[in-house]
Amino acid sequence: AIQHRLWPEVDRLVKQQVAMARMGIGECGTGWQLFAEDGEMKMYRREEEVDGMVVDPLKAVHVVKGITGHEVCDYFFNPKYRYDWETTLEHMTVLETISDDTLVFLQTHKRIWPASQRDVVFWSHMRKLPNDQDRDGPDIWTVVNNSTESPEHPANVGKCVRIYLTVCLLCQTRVHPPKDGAPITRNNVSCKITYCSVVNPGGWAPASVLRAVYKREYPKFLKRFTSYVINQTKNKPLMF
Ligand SMILES: CCCCCc1ccc(-c2ccc(S(=O)(=O)CCO)cc2)cc1[C@H]1C[C@H]1c1ccccn1
Repeated sequence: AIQHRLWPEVDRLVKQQVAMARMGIGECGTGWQLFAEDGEMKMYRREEEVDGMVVDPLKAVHVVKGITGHEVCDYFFNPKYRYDWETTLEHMTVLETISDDTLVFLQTHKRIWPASQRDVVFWSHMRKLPNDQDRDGPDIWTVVNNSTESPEHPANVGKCVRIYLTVCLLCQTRVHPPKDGAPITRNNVSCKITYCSVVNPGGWAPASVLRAVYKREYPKFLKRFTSYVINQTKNKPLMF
């Protein structure tokens, strides 16, 4: 396949982020605090500051019945669905279509008082990975989003403060075949979703405000996104 200008960075980040996402919380180093739990969803964060700014890494693990990893990643990656599930989004543009699995986005997010409004430019890459733990198991799917520069959209020129992020959505499908050899239905599949993110808020914002925003927005985001995928897929054939 022809390589594009971002390919070396994309390939390096994907390998690094997938390796980290596959590690259990115990292996990810110390300091992870469970800060939200709802049924199968568990959200952890580590309190970290860079230049006095809160950049708390977040790691969420969720198991959702009735959907596959390919479906979850497709609804997360594809721009045509984003306004349906990303509630904090004010505007989204695809700046560049690098390939069918690599896009560059510009997003402005709704202002969260008292902080100023934020925008972000990032490349987004979706990839299927072989399931090296369970050779004949379903493939693993991932989407990695990573901030990048855009000469046409320099940071902090307009009203928005530019944020910087690295996000990894890793999805492992599980099939529980029915006893009687019947065909696989949505009742026989589940998806283990691991969502990792590090968001640097760019300009300064009070640590208390940021941590309150993250505590509120991340659980809401993951629950709303997964419910959206369940609703969009329930009457559609399974996509592995
Ligand atoms: C003073 C607040 C400064 C930060 C505001 C802000 C901006 C972007 C983002 C963000 C941008 C992209 C992604 S994604 O996973 O790549 C999906 C594509 O949209 C995810 C989250 C987050 C937040 C923080 C609200 C917090 C928040 C947390 C989950 C959802 C929405 N908002």
